[in-house]
Amino acid sequence: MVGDGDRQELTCGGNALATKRREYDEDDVRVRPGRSSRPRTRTRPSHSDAVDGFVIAVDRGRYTCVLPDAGPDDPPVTAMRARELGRKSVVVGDRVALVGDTSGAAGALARIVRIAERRSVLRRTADDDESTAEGRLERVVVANADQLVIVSALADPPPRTGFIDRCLVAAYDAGIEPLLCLTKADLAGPEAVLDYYTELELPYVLVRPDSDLAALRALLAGRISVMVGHSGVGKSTLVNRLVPEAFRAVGTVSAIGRGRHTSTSAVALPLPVEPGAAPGWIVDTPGVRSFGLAHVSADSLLHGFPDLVEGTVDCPANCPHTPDEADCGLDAWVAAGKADARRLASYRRLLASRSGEGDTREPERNPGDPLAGS
Ligand SMILES: Nc1nc2c(ncn2[C@@H]2O[C@H](COP(=O)(O)OP(=O)(O)OP(=O)(O)O)[C@@H](O)[C@H]2O)c(=O)[nH]1
Ligand SMILES: [Zn+2]
Repeated sequence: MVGDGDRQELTCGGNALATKRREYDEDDVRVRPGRSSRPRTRTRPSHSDAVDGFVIAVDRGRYTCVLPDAGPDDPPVTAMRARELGRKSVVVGDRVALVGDTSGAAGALARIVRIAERRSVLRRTADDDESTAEGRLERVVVANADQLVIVSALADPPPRTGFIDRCLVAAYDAGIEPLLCLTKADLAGPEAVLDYYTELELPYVLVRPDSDLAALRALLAGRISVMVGHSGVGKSTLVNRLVPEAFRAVGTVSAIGRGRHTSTSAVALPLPVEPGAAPGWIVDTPGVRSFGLAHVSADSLLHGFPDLVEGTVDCPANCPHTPDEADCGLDAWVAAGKADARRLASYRRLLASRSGEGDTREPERNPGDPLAGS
């Protein structure tokens, strides 16, 4: 209990403090060293001289950044994190403030002192990562991406809608737009894949060896696009066609060129700027085999399946939407022809994989995919 005496003392103390502060100001005017100068040295430098940078690669605590006006021939800036960043991670796509030596000269090292607020965050749970003690670690793959380009071949290897569905969930969860990029259209038609996604109005482009890529370039212009795809789908072929050699050097030399393919989860490559168009970036993800979704809730997972969302309105509260939940509304929704049974099966497969029942390293084929097996 605080008595009147105590309260008086408190008020008294407050007044004393206020008086002291006023004296402080006068001290400042008289520039008296000692006590009054101490708070100033504790004040963090505001880094008003900092320059903007865009993180294009991350490797062993070194961040490769480009400055806004840099041309393809300008060397990138290598930076480290400043201590004041604390535990905040810096990832490819981050817009940062740089101080120190931002010349890009050999051996020069700048410091990242601020990270701008992220427009979007693409995450994955690294549940396929045996190198971590935790086994499952949520990782930010890319910051500030606008678009997830899901690269899938129409044949050789056959399309895997399970993988595409997983990517769609990751995109919706990150709040970025998906774009389906169907390669090897010279080998097979897109009908089966497009039929599976009829309800989604999913934007897509078809790519053949002789395509001029104009439609794809238009969709990439002025945006940060992350490319994901299984091995062999033609992702490297596509990136090489979109990004000329000279533009590729920057990120590749700093990150991939050191022969550490698997440890590098992402690298941003600049797209050539068409006359009158805004610049854009492709983020290649050589080390990302799939998107572990353990960090995504069952409800968020459903947002990757907009054709199923309405089917859950009659579900009991906290319905897990699993096949053994007798009252789940999704079975009736599909039985009534409102959605494709393959979509529900795919959703439930992803639900199961989240709780560790699935193996993300297995090719994620859904029944109905070519060569899907039984
Ligand atoms: N028929 C056909 N073949 C293609 C096309 N695009 C790429 N390929 C071939 O498919 C094979 C795999 O292409 P890559 O670009 O290496 O595939 P990737 O997805 O980068 O695979 P990784 O390098 O293993 O990640 C190569 O032999 C390419 O020449 C295409 O549009 N049509
Ligand atoms: Zn349900």
